[in-house]
Amino acid sequence: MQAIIRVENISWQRQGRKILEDVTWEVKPGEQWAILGLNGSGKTSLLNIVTGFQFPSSGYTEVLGTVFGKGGNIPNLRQEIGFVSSALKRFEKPFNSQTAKAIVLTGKYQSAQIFSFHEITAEDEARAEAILERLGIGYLTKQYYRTCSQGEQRRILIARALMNRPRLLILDEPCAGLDVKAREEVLAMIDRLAASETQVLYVTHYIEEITPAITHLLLLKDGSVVAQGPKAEVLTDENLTQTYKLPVSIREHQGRAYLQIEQA
Ligand SMILES: Nc1ncnc2c1ncn2[C@@H]1O[C@H](COP(=O)(O)OP(=O)(O)OP(=O)(O)O)[C@@H](O)[C@H]1O
Repeated sequence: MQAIIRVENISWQRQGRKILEDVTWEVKPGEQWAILGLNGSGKTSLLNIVTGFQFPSSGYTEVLGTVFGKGGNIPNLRQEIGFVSSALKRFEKPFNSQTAKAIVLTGKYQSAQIFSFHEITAEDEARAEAILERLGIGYLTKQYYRTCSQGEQRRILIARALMNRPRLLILDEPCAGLDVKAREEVLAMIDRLAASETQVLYVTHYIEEITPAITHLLLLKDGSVVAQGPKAEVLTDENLTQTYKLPVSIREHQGRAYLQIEQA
């Protein structure tokens, strides 16, 4: 079976510093992964490699059947990946003056807006509306982005990332900066997507954001893998203490894990 992501022994160095060191990791179809690590642990660097924005100094990378550096077409691959990250902040200004539906439509071309040379069919319009409905934000269809709450804006960006029927949806800290209620609304949406047919890769600092539909975890520390595999095996006090460089223990409540800081 073709892997969704396969990286073997990848390392990435910058200015003599190892940012990623000997990372080997495989995501199989149907596995829902989260990557967890502190600031600077290498999460975004790994995503940049997986999406072809950065080439590793060494190692093998294969994503959705595209082998990097072997004539694999990376722009085509990117069309198959939905991406929500802080990089979308650069689109905030043009997004502000568009409705939720118009923003979802921009997902077709992964652009900031629809230009005259873009083709938008009646089917695309219906699809954009259907995605918003399916995600429970149909009420925002005609609402301007700037008037939406931050939680609603994040959910619109996730809807946009689904426009192209991606084979992989990457969510890089999609809850950053949200209050507790907005975060829970975004997480509930992601959990429903991950529990359905959508292949999700979720990146975060916080174990509290690992919802029941996430099945596998990759823990990173200083560019190296602390542990990886099925959630139940990886989510241990010892692994998290290493990952967070702090003595911690895990509490579980209704299928979610919560972090407790222990006295050193
Ligand atoms: N282009 C670059 N040149 C030099 N150093 C870099 C570059 N990109 C990232 N780094 C360094 O690599 C380390 C890992 O950064 P990265 O952004 O991957 O971490 P992260 O886990 O995503 O952090 P955060 O949670 O804060 O987003 C950091 O120390 C960062 O300074």
